[in-house]
Amino acid sequence: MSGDLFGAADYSVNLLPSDGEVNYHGPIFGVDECGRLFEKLLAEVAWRHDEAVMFGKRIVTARKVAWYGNEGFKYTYSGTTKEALPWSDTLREIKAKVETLSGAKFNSCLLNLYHHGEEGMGWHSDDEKELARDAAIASVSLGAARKFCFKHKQSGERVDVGLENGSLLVMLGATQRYWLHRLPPSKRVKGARINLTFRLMA
Ligand SMILES: O=C(O)CCC(=O)C(=O)O
Ligand SMILES: [Fe+2]
Repeated sequence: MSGDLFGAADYSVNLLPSDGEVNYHGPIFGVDECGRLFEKLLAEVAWRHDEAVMFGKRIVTARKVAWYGNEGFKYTYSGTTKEALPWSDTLREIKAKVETLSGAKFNSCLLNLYHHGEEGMGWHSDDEKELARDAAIASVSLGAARKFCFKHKQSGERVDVGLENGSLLVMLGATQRYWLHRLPPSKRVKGARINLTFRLMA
């Protein structure tokens, strides 16, 4: 549970049975607010196609990404290095709300733009060496609702959750060490989705 006795209603439950904690808070922004934030981010963010090295080959993803942070943090994953851009007012506003609700502090944010349901993200955990060990990662979703999946690295146990427009999901503690996650592609989802993952660089 997060939130305080006298604050706005905010409930969350741990979705994982063991070896970590994933709290789904549901929508934290109203529908109109979601539309406003989606349009602002779509227009303002420095979206770029992502590059990754897979099996020794450089590939360019259909999904677009952007990386923001407190300082010019360098972040290396999948064989490419990115330097953080300074926060915009829109990102600061979202970050402040996420910090209040999660009770955690963040110094960087990776944004993903999925143009439609057929763009997704494969199994991975966010355990790069630049990230503070076991720090919270807060994921905000805007736009089309999508399914999000967890899989335990040893047992293969699966947990799925639907990520609604305007929702907040927080991954805590040992989650990245024991669980993989992915955003599966879906032919049924036609709309675009923006995802923001707030992180703490060590
Ligand atoms: O789009 C999502 O919900 C997941 C993004 C993700 O896992 C990541 O950026 O590491
Ligand atoms: Fe991730």
